[in-house]
Amino acid sequence: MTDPAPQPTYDYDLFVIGAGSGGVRASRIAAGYGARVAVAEEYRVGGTCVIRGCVPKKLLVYGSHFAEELQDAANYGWSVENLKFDWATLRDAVLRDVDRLNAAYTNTLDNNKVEHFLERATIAGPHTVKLASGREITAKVILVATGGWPVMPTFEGAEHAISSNEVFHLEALPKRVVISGAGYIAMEFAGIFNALGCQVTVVNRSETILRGYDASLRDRLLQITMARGIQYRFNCGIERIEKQADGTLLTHLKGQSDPLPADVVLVATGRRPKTDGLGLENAGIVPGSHGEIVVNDLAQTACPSIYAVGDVTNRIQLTPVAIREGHAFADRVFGGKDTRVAYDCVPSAVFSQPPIASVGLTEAQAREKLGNAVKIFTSDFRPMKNIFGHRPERGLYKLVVDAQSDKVLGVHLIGPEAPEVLQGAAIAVKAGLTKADFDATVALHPSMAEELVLMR
Ligand SMILES: Cc1cc2nc3c(=O)[nH]c(=O)nc-3n(C[C@H](O)[C@H](O)[C@H](O)COP(=O)(O)OP(=O)(O)OC[C@H]3O[C@@H](n4cnc5c(N)ncnc54)[C@H](O)[C@@H]3O)c2cc1C
Ligand SMILES: NC(=O)c1ccc[n+]([C@@H]2O[C@H](COP(=O)([O-])OP(=O)(O)OC[C@H]3O[C@@H](n4cnc5c(N)ncnc54)[C@H](O)[C@@H]3O)[C@@H](O)[C@H]2O)c1
Repeated sequence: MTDPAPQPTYDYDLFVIGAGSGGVRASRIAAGYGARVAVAEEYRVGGTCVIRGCVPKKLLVYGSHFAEELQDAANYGWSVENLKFDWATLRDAVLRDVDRLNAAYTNTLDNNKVEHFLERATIAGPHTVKLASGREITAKVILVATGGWPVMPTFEGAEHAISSNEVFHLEALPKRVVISGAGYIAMEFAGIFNALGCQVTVVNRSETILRGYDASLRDRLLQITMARGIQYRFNCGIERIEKQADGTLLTHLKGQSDPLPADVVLVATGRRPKTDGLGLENAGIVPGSHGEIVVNDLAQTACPSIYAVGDVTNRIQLTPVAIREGHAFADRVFGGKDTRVAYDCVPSAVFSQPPIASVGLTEAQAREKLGNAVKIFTSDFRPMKNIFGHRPERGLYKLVVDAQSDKVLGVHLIGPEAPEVLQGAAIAVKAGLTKADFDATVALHPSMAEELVLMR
């Protein structure tokens, strides 16, 4: 009898590159199953969402929203005098909260006995990572969860523009902001700066804002934000940015003779998977055309010992998706469970002012799929809050229903607190409930959410 071949020994069972939403979740769940886990993070534990994404952004949305609340306060009998806004106070409070969360995420790793290296890591081979310090570490499995990075333009003077990475650290509140792009980040920061009293111009290459959302909601947002004073330059792009002697910027637009003066130019034209210089070639992994890591249903790359989750795979760039992918990976590879991520019915929201929230098929998508067998129900209403606040702005709720099965295929909302209203409705769509189920539900009055069950 011959001795069995010796099993290779590795420093860790799992080495995760990137301690963001997906990486932290995968690390702690795998460690919970008894795996020996280490993670490398080149910037700050917590990743984009916590450090320079969802969380600080939402706090700025809250902070800027006080402008509207304080304006309305007089109608409710409050006299609020000597109103002042101080950007530095809000900015620093937000950054302190980011520090708190950074510490909380680091504690989570410690409490789960996940070793962390605060340095950049690259792939040196199918089972080997190399830290910036030069140390090489081996692992049975490597998980790439390096997220994405803002795409920055290359026109003359582009170095004077900032991305969402820098926007949380501005020295002072700009008087005039030019925003390039009309996607999530552009529309959220247009809302924040507009509410804080800045003059905002959105420059977009097409006439479409928030591509992918239901057209009626996009139109409503455009209408409301224009009435609130946000200006749009459509079908054009930035040609160059010229820095003036006084430090301000002149934004020259392609084909337009009137450059836009600005104190800040924010570029928000999408994010690219962060794979540059990652050493994928050392494991035989060829990135996709957008730099993404291509994975199969099990999050496995072309190299069987290397997996990838989250934004680096360029599927749905949302925190809850990255978290689910990280969790499912750990369940499958270290927990013996065949957990899968369902990509249908992923709810999403744009924290514009007013916000948009959506789940399932838009009207256009449903018509493309089902032709005429689609029923649309809408409620175009003026929220009580807006009537009392003398605001003409109207909310719009839309249900997209399969005319044959009566199933609600999509729910699309714009109006105050729309994201809070949507999450519950997303459960109904995911569960395959019908319009009759919505109708059979008694309204909760008075609320905006009751419109969901009152559309006939
Ligand atoms: C301004 C903004 C607002 C957003 N708002 C929302 C929102 O409201 N809701 C929502 O769901 N999503 C939002 N997102 C998207 C969300 O932040 C991402 O989808 C999510 O963070 C992706 O998680 P991830 O784990 O894939 O990557 P990340 O969270 O980006 O984590 C990747 C980590 O890897 C690190 N890293 C990269 N390369 C290396 C390397 N070679 N070595 C070591 N470490 C490395 C990075 O520093 C980072 O910490 C927002 C994004 C932005 C930019
Ligand atoms: N509330 C949220 O959930 C939230 C908030 C912010 C960001 N995010 C995530 O982060 C991702 C990145 O956000 P984003 O706003 O940067 O991207 P986006 O994809 O939402 O929008 C990109 C915008 O830039 C424009 N654009 C793209 N390429 C261009 C080019 N070469 N020149 C000029 N314009 C161009 C597009 O037309 C679009 O208007 C989003 O896709 C989203 O998944 C989510």
